[in-house]
Amino acid sequence: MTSKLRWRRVLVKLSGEALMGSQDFGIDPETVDRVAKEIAEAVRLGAQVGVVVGGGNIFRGVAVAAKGGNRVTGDHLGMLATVMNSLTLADALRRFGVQARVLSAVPVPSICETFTQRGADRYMEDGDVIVFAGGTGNPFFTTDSGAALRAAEMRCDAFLKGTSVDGVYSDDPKTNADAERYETLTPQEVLERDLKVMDATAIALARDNAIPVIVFSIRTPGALVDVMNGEGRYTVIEG
Ligand SMILES: Nc1ncnc2c1ncn2[C@@H]1O[C@H](COP(=O)(O)OP(=O)(O)O)[C@@H](O)[C@H]1O
Ligand SMILES: O=c1ccn([C@@H]2O[C@H](COP(=O)(O)OP(=O)(O)O)[C@@H](O)[C@H]2O)c(=O)[nH]1
Repeated sequence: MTSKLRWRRVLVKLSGEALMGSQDFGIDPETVDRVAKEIAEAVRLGAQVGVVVGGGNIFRGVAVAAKGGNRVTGDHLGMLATVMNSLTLADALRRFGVQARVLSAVPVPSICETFTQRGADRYMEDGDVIVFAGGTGNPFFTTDSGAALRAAEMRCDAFLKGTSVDGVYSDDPKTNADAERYETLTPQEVLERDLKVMDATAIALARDNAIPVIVFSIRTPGALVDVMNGEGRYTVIEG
């Protein structure tokens, strides 16, 4: 059953914080299960799904640099954090009957496969869910940029950014209660207005490859499947 789906092949980006649930750090198993169940439902509806998970619930390179530490080492740790989150999510997906594979941009061959575009494409055609770990594999990048890169490489129809807010606002809604929410924006508007929901590299990559970015709250139960069906609450960045 694929008729209702708005997009067939999608890249779902989950911030590391999305896996924390109500905790201050790390991984909340109940939250991971809920998210995995929603991804499994999207697969049952006929979607081909790639997932990129962040690592901010465990480690961020900039936090190391801010304390005078080595940024590159900090980013290496951040990328390893994304591997931990990816392994956890893939296990949960398997529990919900999905064939999930972790492909890492940072080679850790005794733990998971290393990413290659051709290998990932084959798996996705088979209907497997790919969890892309390790971001871009390079320091000074983010997992949002890694997600935009994978979305382009995998020729995804949309980049679904599941975060803790329900769209893009005129300012950070967590710190400005008067911020106004947008239904649609162009990538140029996001860049010109310096809207900080995603980094500029990620927005520019999605724009240059004509991939729409959908920002929605992964904290809202059922939101992912709603978005896949073109329903629910989200901001579309395209044009
Ligand atoms: N203009 C904006 N619209 C929406 N969210 C924004 C905006 N500016 C900043 N943000 C913040 O960006 C965050 C989303 O980024 P994300 O990468 O998912 O989270 P994090 O980096 O905290 O893991 C939201 O939690 C929100 O607080
Ligand atoms: O291509 C990448 C992706 C991630 N990171 C590191 O991994 C951390 C976690 O990723 P991110 O902050 O994007 O996670 P999220 O905010 O989505 O949880 C970052 O802070 C960086 O230190 C990196 O160095 N290169």
